[in-house]
This record gives sequence, structure tokens and C-alpha cells, in this order.
Amino acid sequence: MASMSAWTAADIPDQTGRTAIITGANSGLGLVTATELARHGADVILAVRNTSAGETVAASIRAETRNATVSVRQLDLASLDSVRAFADRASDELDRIDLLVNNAGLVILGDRQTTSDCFELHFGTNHLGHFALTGRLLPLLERGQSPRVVSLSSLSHKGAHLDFADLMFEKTWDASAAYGASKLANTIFGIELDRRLRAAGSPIISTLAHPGVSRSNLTPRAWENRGVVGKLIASAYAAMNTQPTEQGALPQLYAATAEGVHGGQFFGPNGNNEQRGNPTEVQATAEANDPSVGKRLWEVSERLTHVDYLDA
Ligand SMILES: NC(=O)c1ccc[n+]([C@@H]2O[C@H](COP(=O)([O-])OP(=O)(O)OC[C@H]3O[C@@H](n4cnc5c(N)ncnc54)[C@H](O)[C@@H]3O)[C@@H](O)[C@H]2O)c1
Repeated sequence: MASMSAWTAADIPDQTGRTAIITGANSGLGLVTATELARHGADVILAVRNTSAGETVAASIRAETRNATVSVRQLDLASLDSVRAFADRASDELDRIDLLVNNAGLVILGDRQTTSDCFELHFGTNHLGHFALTGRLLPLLERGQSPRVVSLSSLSHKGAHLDFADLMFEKTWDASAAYGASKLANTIFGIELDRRLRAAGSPIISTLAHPGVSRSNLTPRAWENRGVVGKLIASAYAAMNTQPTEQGALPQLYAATAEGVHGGQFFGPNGNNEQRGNPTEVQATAEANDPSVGKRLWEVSERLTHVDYLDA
């Protein structure tokens, strides 16, 4: 595939008339994504846990982009009730959705934690919350114009494995393995969703993106538990090796807006160490691309969330 090394946020096609929902848009990559979509004319909905912080963010995006159609809605992906309430309100308020960016994500440190539905926090929030959200918003997306779903993967999916016998890390707790597994689940979900959309003849496409290693609230937290020396090494590493958030958001903006993108594609940085650089098409691991793993994750996710959609 041709290099997209010259692609920048200035190349985002006009988004006027498109309605976009971005999860976790209060900070980091989600904030940049929401801002650039608004700058290019989209009606942007910030789907966030903390709505008062969200209103402050929305006001600054409106001021910076001169786009008034930026709104805030409450969404806590760590609660299936909150996901349902968000989707119900969207169905009441919107005729259609053209773009859903499944961007929110968390990394925790220390002891194992759970969502309000008793799911391990990474798997429950990063994967199951977005699985339920996407399923509940599918009817609105079906009515969209060239509708797209973009899900956020991570380089960490490469070292991860889904152990279906211990998806919730109840037997062996390892916070970074749990984060990696949740990002592998995001990756499997994005690929399997597109497979099912194609089989159903849907107009929606599902794509994936990862930001390499980008400055945000998330990256320092991922390194916090490495001790004093680890922290020093990590902050020196971060200063040298992380890329600006604006750069890290380009793969997801490309997946969300660039012409010629088709379902199932995965975009990430095109750097010499794959952690930084401009967007290009990248490959997920064999496990992420395995349809039998996709089918299994789908069945488990439907059972756990009680959201059934797109039979294989
Ligand atoms: N920064 C990186 O280098 C990097 C690398 C790989 C993948 N990612 C992925 O990029 C995405 C964005 O992360 P970021 O780096 O901008 O981090 P960030 O912490 O700045 O942003 C994550 C956002 O998700 C929100 N969020 C967390 N839990 C939530 C919940 N329960 N409900 C709703 N929103 C919730 C947070 O409030 C925050 O606004 C994540 O999916 C992350 O896994 C980031």
C-alpha cells in the first residue's frame, strides 16, 4: 500500500453534516480527535464520564474551531447501565450516527479492580463497554452516511493473549497483561465486527487504529508501577520516544475520515520503530485475525453484556 507519510490533520475531508461520537474525548487522543473533527465541520458528541469537565472541554473546542455543534453526553463504559442510558438518549435525540470512535481506555496499577458489573476493569471498560455501546448504536449507524466505527488498538496487543479460561484475570493477576489483553480484545472486536458487517451486507465499516506511543494521561500511568529507577528511566524514555498527542491521533483520524478506507483496515504510525510517525496501514497479530477467536470473543461478549447483534 502507498505510504501516507504526508497525511496530516489538514487533509481531513470536509465533515460538514456528519455526526460523530467520540468516547473518552475529555483528554489525550480523544480530545485531539474531537477537536479535529469539529474543525472540519462535524457535529461532535463528547461521550465522557465527567460531564462538567466535558462541558469545559466542549467550550474550548467550540472557541478554537468556531464550530458550535459540539455537545457532551454522559457515558461510563465501566457500567452497562450507563451504556444503555447513553444509547437510549442517542436514539431519542439523533436520526443517525455517521462515525463512532471507540477511543476511551484505561490502564490501572496495583490490585485487580472490577466494573460495576463485576468485570475485570480493563476488559470490562476497554472491551465490553465498547462492545455493548457499538451494538446498541448499530441501528443509528445503519442509517448513517458512509458510516464508520473506529476502535483503538495498541502495540501492546502484540504481546498479549486472550485466555478464555481466565478472561477476567481471576486466577493470575498481572495489570499490564490485563491491559494488553483488553487491547487485543479491542483489535479482535474491530476485525470481527467488520467480518460480521460484511456478511450482513451492512453499509457500516469497522476499522482499527493505534497511536504508537503518544503523550497522554495514559502513558505515564502505565509506567508508574516500575519503582523509582523505573520511573526515572521511563520519564527519560518518554521525553525521547513518545510522540505528541496531535501526531498520535492521526491514525485514528485517518481511519475515521480518509477517502478510500475500507472495512477491516488497521492504521498506525509509520516510524522506524513503529511507535511514532505518520499513519500507514499496519497488520494485527495472527491471534487478532483468527476468525475462530473472533467468534469465541463475540459469543462471550454477547453473553456478558446481554447485547446480541450481528449473528455470524
Ligand atoms: N497514549 C498511547 O501511547 C496509547 C498507546 C496505545 C493505545 N492507546 C489507546 O488510546 C486510547 C486513548 O487513550 P489516551 O492515550 O488518549 O489516554 P487518556 O487517559 O488521555 O484518555 C483516555 C480517556 O478515556 C476515558 N475513560 C477511561 N475510563 C472510562 C470510562 N469508564 N468511561 C468513559 N470514558 C473513560 C478517560 O476519562 C480519558 O478521557 C485508549 O484506548 C488507549 O488504550 C494509547
